[in-house]
Amino acid sequence: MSGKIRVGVLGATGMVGQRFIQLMDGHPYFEVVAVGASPRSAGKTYAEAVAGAWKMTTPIPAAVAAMIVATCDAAHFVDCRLIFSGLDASVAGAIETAHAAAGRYVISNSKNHRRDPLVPLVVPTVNAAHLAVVAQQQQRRATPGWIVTNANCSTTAMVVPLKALQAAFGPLRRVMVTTLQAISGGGYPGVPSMDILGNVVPYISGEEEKIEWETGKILGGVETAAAAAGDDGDASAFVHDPVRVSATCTRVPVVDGHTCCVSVEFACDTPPSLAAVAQAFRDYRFDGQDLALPTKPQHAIVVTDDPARPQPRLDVDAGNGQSVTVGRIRECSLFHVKFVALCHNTILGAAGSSLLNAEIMKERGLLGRA
Ligand SMILES: NC(=O)C1=CN([C@@H]2O[C@H](COP(=O)(O)OP(=O)(O)OC[C@H]3O[C@@H](n4cnc5c(N)ncnc54)[C@H](OP(=O)(O)O)[C@@H]3O)[C@@H](O)[C@H]2O)C=CC1
Ligand SMILES: N[C@@H](CC(=O)OP(=O)(O)O)C(=O)O
Repeated sequence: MSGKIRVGVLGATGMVGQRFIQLMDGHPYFEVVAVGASPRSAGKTYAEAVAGAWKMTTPIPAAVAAMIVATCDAAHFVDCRLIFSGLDASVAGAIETAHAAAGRYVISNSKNHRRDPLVPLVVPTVNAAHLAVVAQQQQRRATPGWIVTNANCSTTAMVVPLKALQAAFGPLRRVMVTTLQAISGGGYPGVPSMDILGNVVPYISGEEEKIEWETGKILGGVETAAAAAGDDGDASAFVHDPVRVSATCTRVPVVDGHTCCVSVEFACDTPPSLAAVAQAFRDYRFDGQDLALPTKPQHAIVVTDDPARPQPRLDVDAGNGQSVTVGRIRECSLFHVKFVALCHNTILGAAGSSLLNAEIMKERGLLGRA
């Protein structure tokens, strides 16, 4: 026995699942002991199931390559305490619920449970305090396990700098964002090459609505009164931030890295100077920054002064993919300030957020004993 927490990965063969397998290779807290995917992959070794479709730049870890892929039935994951899910959203909801009901701790990338009033929606470098709500979820739903989700990947790139501004200067009133999203965000094989090469597709189904809604939950607080009142079990544990967000989302011919062009209006009468905004980004420290966590970035936000950056090709791996790079901080003639933010969509935007959330939860005693 390694003494590590035994982990299962659902959707292990997809873009997010592969990133989980890569990031957990040699991880000091977690050991992958089971992998699940669709009936198309079940029964094959992991290496056979991802043959021709492994898109990471490092080899498949040997122990995982030899594992037999299971279907995602909870009965196949009895050895696991923690489940990371990178499941297709068409199936993720019911499967994740079944795993939580079977006593597993589930950390999901999929959209299905993000709006649940008792499920934390957490970007680890923004609102890790929301993770503690899992205790309410267990108690009020009477389930032995729980579900935590991480955010939509473009929301993640935007909300980290927004949190730094909120923390330094108080509430934000309005935000306008245009995204330029990488093809890996659509899973594998994703958008046909005939549609994306030399092109921009100005529509990603459901994406704008997710950014506009998720930002308020992530930047909001935790409702402690509902927990104390012993209410009906479905009252929200979260208080949404009232910031209003308008988003336009596009798909661009980039492999990894979602870029967000963001304009912000503060709620205060006298907005901060551009120098103060840049300093707030540089000084930003998140809840959990002081913990010694294996995949924690040294800086949640990396600020670039180069007027031609951030660029996906140059900046996507900042902080081993767990930082957001912010540049082009300038005045906005309609709102107060505008800037460009970039994050790695399958690391901080997906598997990396799940992993960092799990590391924080382990350090805070929310994963039980190994
Ligand atoms: N890619 C990204 O940047 C981000 C993705 N997400 C979300 O993460 C999730 C995974 O995304 P991604 O990895 O890109 O998607 P992929 O399409 O690359 O992978 C989907 C995974 O789901 C499995 N799957 C599909 N159908 C079933 C089924 N009926 N039963 C069990 N498993 C099934 C697939 O298995 P098989 O290989 O056998 O078909 C595969 O492992 C999605 O919900 C997505 O919205 C969230 C943030 C960012
Ligand atoms: N829709 C995003 C990725 C994604 O799957 O997002 P979500 O997990 O919010 O459905 C993209 O295409 O880049």
